[in-house]
Amino acid sequence: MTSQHLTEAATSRFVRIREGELDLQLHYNDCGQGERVVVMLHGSGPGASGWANFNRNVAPLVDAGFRVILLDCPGWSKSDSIVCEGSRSDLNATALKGLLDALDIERVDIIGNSMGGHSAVAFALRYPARLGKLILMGGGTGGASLFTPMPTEGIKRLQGLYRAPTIDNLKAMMDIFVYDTSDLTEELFQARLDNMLARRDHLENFVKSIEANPRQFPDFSPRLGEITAETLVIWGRQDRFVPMDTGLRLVAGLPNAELHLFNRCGHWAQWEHADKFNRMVLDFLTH
Ligand SMILES: O=C(O)/C=C/C(=O)/C=C/C=C(\O)C(=O)O
Repeated sequence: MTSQHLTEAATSRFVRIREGELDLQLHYNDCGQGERVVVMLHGSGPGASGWANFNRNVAPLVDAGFRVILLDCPGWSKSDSIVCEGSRSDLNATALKGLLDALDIERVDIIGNSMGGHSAVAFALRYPARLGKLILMGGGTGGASLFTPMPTEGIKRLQGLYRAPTIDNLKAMMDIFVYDTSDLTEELFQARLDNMLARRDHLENFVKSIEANPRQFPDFSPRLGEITAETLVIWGRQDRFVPMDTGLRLVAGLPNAELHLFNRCGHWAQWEHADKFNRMVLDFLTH
């Protein structure tokens, strides 16, 4: 498959996983046929999915010969819904392990966005032999910020949107999601709203989850030194969801990490600065 044939519908797949306490149907997109596999893990916003988060980033990797798998985490998009009362980062890591076993894939590189970054770090700690390189973007660990009161304004708007999924609340969240809002079209808002409203069970279960455990994403700082994978940390300087000093904490703790900070960039570096982001990712993965 070349990138010409990359549509959501053409790459859409389902799989049943039974892993640990999880017995779930998961949805994923399977793109390209390379031997080397890159998994992309999306963020935790309402209506997020692998395809919604990474649609600007798949084609360059497929054209460079990678197989790219976009996992919809449990509780998002077309995957089964779930209430998570413990660590959602670990739950997603377990789901990814189940997916890789079901697809008979031994080792992957992971690109994680926000919650996807937290989940990628959980995967690195639990299944180090299954991981090649790690790219963490706007996420990687929970925990406090030195400079920004928690929850951040972005997370407050995100949780408000889960509780009241209206177009106005969606626009209020997206307004501080990116640095430059001029690229946010009515079409994008509508697609995101449709995704959200298609799965009210996901919205309700997310709210139940944060009521049961407000700290869905644990602080992995004390364990970062155990991760030997080569890691590229990418952050938006104006990220109003997960503040950039989280990125500094990551590079302080991860022994093989480097950091790139995009200026004029919010929480979605892979989308706002897609061309440069894609070049950096390819360079990092191939050298
Ligand atoms: O609370 C956290 O640390 C993580 C928050 C997120 O994962 C937010 C992500 C939002 C998106 O990436 C989205 O596409 O909605």
